[in-house]
Formats: sequence, C-alpha cells, structure tokens
Amino acid sequence: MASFDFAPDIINGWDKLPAFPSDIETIEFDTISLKALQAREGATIRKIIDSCKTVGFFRIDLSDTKDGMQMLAAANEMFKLSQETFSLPDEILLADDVFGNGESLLGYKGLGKSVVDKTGRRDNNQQYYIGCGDLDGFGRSQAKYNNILHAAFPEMRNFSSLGRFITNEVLDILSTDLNLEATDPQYLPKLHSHSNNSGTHVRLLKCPASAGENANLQAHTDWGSLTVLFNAIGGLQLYIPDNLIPGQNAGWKWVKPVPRTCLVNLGDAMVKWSAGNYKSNIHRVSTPPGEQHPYARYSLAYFVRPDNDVQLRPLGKHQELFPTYKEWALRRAMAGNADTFKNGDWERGQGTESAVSTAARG
Ligand SMILES: O=C(O)CCC(=O)C(=O)O
Ligand SMILES: [Fe+2]
Repeated sequence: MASFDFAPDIINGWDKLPAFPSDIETIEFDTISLKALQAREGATIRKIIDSCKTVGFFRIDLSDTKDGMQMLAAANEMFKLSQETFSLPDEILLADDVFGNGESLLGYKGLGKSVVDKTGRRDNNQQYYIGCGDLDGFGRSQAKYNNILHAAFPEMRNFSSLGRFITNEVLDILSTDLNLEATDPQYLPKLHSHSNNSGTHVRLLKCPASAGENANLQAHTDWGSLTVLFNAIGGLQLYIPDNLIPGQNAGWKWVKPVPRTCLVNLGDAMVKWSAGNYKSNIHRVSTPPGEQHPYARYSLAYFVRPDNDVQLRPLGKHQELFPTYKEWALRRAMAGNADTFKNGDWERGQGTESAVSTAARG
C-alpha cells in the first residue's frame, strides 16, 4: 500500500490533504467564535452551555483573534515536533515508556501497547504525554522525555499556555453556569494547576497508515475536565445515543476536520461536578475514511485534568442534590413552618420513604 506521512499545516496546508468523503454520516458541532467567547456574548455562552449538556463537544473558530492565530501556529509547531519525535528509533522512544514511569502517566506509549477492546486487540497508535508540571518547571515528575522533546520545551510551554488561556475562558463560563461565582469567580480554573499535582498534559498522537479497517484508538470518554483537540485527517468518531439529536439515529458518526478550528470536549470530571448535567461523550479513532485512508494521522491535544486531590462531587447549584446532614435536616424542618409555607414545601419536607409510604401519609 502506498502511504503518506507528513505533519499537517493546519493554517495553510489543507489543500495538500485529500478531501474528507462527502457520503459518510457525520456529526456537526456548534462553532463558537473565540472573539465572541472572549467578549462573553450571550448567544455564544448559551451555545457553549447547550453543547456541554448534549453532545459534550463544540468547535472554536480560532481565526478571528490574534490569540487564536497564535494557537494555530503553536499547534503547527507541535505537529512538526510529533513527526520528528515519532520518527526516532524504537529504543530511544521506549526508554521513556509510560508504563515504566510510575503513577505519572507521562512519557511514551509505543505502537500496539494498549488494547482497543475486551478481546485484547492491540491499538494502532503512538503517543507522547508531556506533563505541564514538567513543562512549567514547578516540579519534576519521574517521567523521561527524549532529547528532541526536551529541546522543544519552550514551544510546548507556549502551546500549553495558549491552551490554558482558552480552557480557562470556558471554565470561567461554566463556573458561572454552576452558580460558583459567588464562592469564587475563578472557582473551576483554580482547580487546575500546571504542576506535578495535576495530570494536565500536552499529548502528541500518531496513527500510522494501516492497510486494515481498524480501531486506531479505543472507544472512551476523556478522563479529565476539558480537552482541546486538533486534527486534520478524519478518523475521529462519536457515539450518538438515541434521542440525543432530533432526527439522528443512534450510532457512530464521523467528525469532519474543519480548517482553523479546534475541538473542545468535556471529560468525566465535568460530569461528576455537574451531577450528570454536562456530558462527556464516547468517542474513538478509526482508520481515516475514503481517500484519506493511506495517510498517517497526526492529532494533538491539550488535556486539562483537575488537581489530584480535587473531589469529584457535585458543585454549586448541583450540590444541594447531595446535602450535608444538617442541610438535609434543616430543609425538612423549615418546610413544615406554617407561617412561611409555600408551593413545593410539602414535598421538600418529606423523608426518603417510598412513594407508597408517602401516599400513606396523605
Ligand atoms: O485523535 C483524535 O482526533 C482524538 C483523540 C482522543 O480522543 C484522545 O486522545 O482522547
Ligand atoms: Fe478522547
């Protein structure tokens, strides 16, 4: 099989890539302008929150601000770095093996070194995880990185700080949506440091061109809070459950890469903090579709993870679903005050008994 292996240029290089097929079923996401997001335009904020509560993915158009264009340029540098790094001999790469780096979960994962399904089938990807704690120099994890990556720490630091700038904007909006502003306007951003007490990292990924039709990366939800993702060749697919999107059947849908944008998706921590109101959707990477099939697929992510000691419990407006004992008891007691009795207080005053015994109490 003829195959092609080059780092994409996601600013000017789209015409060098074969077209994404037009006859496969895709899922479209809302596109948010970075400029409108930074200006906190009402309609934009509503689109972000709606996306978080439904599909758990949205797109940001980075072409309309200087920061956004800097992010695209920084991502291009990362793609070049990926190609250079993944071309190193195996013995250099495997010296940084993630499975030998303790609990840091940082370093290199070799081709075929993880499974993609319960039969134990091997993946078709190489990955490097570079910790933002290591990049920002506040501490050093046990992870090892090859010399090419070490030399590129300034560029990676630049990419991750632009990623942090964008995700903090989103975390700020979600703090307000969760009613956390009164406690601290920067509530969610402050749960995420660039230190070795956090798994936040830059991730380089390559799926080499492969003859088969296989799952390159297993179906998963992201583990952390937010992911900023760049890709140029197709392969990413999302599982859309029944009734999520009117008129769309359940099943795996392709995601078409869109020039000058990044994807942002929610991870499991957001689901926990919002008591299930925000969604982290299941996705996977298949071999590229149609004419893109013989191409090596590079993708790039900035993964935002909460600090290690942050609790995964409902926050802000969702916290009352999980009250302390005192809050629970007071709510019950106060609901029975005849002088302030109002609609809904009767129900608020009930205990945990079943509907049958509630009926018995009239
Ligand atoms: O490569 C992609 O487009 C997606 C990768 C992904 O989902 C992940 O690494 O968590
Ligand atoms: Fe993912």
